[in-house]
Amino acid sequence: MSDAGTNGAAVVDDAAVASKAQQKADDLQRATEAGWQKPIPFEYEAARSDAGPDDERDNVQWLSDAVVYEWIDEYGEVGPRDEALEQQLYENPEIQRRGGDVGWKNLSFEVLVDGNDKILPFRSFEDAGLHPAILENVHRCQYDAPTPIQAYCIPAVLTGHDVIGIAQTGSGKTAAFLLPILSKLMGKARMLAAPRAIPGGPRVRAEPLVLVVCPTRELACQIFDEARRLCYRTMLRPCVAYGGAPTKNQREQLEKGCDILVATPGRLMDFMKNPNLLSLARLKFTVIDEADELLSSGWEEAIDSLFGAASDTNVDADHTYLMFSATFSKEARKLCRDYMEEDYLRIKVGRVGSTHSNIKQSIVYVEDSQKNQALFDLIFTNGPQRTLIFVNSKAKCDIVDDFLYNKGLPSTSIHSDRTQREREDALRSFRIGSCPLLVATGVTARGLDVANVKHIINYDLPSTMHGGITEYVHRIGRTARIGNEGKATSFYNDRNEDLAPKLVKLLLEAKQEVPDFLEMYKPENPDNIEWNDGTDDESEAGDFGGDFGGGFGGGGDAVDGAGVDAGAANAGFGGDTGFGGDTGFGGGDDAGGFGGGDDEFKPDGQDSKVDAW
Ligand SMILES: Nc1ncnc2c1ncn2[C@@H]1O[C@H](COP(=O)(O)OP(=O)(O)OP(=O)(O)O)[C@@H](O)[C@H]1O
Repeated sequence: MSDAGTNGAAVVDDAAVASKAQQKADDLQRATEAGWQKPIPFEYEAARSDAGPDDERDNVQWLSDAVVYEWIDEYGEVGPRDEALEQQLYENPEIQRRGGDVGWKNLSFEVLVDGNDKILPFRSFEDAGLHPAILENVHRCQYDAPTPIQAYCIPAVLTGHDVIGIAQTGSGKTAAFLLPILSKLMGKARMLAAPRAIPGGPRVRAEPLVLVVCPTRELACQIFDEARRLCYRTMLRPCVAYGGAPTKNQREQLEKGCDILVATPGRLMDFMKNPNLLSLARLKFTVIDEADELLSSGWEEAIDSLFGAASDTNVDADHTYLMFSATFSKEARKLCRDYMEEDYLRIKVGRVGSTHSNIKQSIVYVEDSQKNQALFDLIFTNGPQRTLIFVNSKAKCDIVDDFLYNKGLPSTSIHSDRTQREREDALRSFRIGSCPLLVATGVTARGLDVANVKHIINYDLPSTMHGGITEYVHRIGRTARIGNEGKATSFYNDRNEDLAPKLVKLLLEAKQEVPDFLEMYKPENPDNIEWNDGTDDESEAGDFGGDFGGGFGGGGDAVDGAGVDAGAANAGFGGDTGFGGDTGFGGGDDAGGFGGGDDEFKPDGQDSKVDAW
């Protein structure tokens, strides 16, 4: 190559670099003028080098190190206030799980309770029979009124029932199980719990009374945060164990004593292998959150061994099992049958009418090659707001994050190939708003509860091979939580045809607009949609059936007044959908189960009722 040629190329290169730099500066200015804060470069190297070898103590603050109320024996039943901790637990935007006036009371819900015993729901936390210290913590969280799942689940657990709780995303299921459990343990914990470590004294073995298992690390931390808030000023000490973070930090927490252990299955199994560290022999309550996901994603064996003969888990009759999800699959049903007492209660909350429209769903046609531009335009049209963008692969997650970042927008991203430090940092930036745009894969985002997520964008719609409509429901459920409003926009093209029929049904059911390009998928009679909910085809149960049953309730009208008896079940849930008197949960045999159709086993005297909320 001649000198002239080399110089010519250099000139062209320089010009290209200059033009790129100018474009970047223009983009940044445009974003700033539109009100977005400056993007913050993420220190990936620093984040990586922070994480030391797995079994060494890491001085970086991990979510598992979050401070809990430190109890000493002299305190009696309720400890003194700690104002600094109160600030952290109830005012810190990183926790931000704030209730407030969520407007549940103005919404109509169908609630179905299935089981041998009647449950009287309560309408205010003051009437729930909660221990005063726990009630005070409810007030500190600013939970003014119970959500429907809480109204039914709390009395059910307080009266000693095993419970399967099914309620839509963002409906307060965590507090629905934590509140009655903690309340029941108050006063008894001293007698039931293992001896505590004395500050500076020898370490103890963790012997929790409560175990909460959930599928993702982020969810485990969220539940742990809720437990920290609800255990404030009590002797009940929560801990969390999850993969990706150094075991040493988590072990040290356990060795201080643990009453409530929130864990992901992998790390839990690791810790269970060390009987000097952890014993489940004192367990009184086991909660499986997001039960269907946990069981459909290869953890069945782990769960089996957790409760099987190999473990020292307390299997006496005084052990209460609670299972929760917004969706329920065949595998989850099997687990229920294996572990639950015969008199378990199944509590299912469906949503009617206006609740659906809390999420404004739009589907727009965008070819793959146009998606970046469409995303950029959409983000600008909507202006600065907390937005969660879903893609279908980890590589795409990085690419879209880079694209937004290079366009001067404050974005970050999360997926399962990131280190746990990176995941925690990304989520923290999203929560506190320094990076209000989060690009995520579906897996990492299940159960995420971040306040004020205004917009969900499905850059990629989930394929039917990977979660399908179930995943769609969970994704859009990250907005409009606990009675708030939100928006979901999905990019659709011919590659998503497999999802189209169910998507259209869902849109119709939720009274959302069906775009012209999806008209052909409309069912013949849109006013009387038939939901193939797995009633007669169990293979479907984890997909749309689970969703519809869990997320959106049946197709009937709301029933006014409480305590409608078994025969009325169809009024709310429809014989073919969800949990009507003719369908529903199978108590005993393999053919039964949720949506068990004709094979349903229904014990004599079973009482089903559908209440309007
Ligand atoms: N009674 C209440 N009043 C107001 N806010 C509440 C109440 N109960 C819970 N919340 C808040 O509602 C939010 C959603 O609760 P939670 O995460 O438990 O929902 P979820 O049903 O488990 O959702 P998902 O199925 O998506 O995991 C949390 O921020 C929580 O603090």
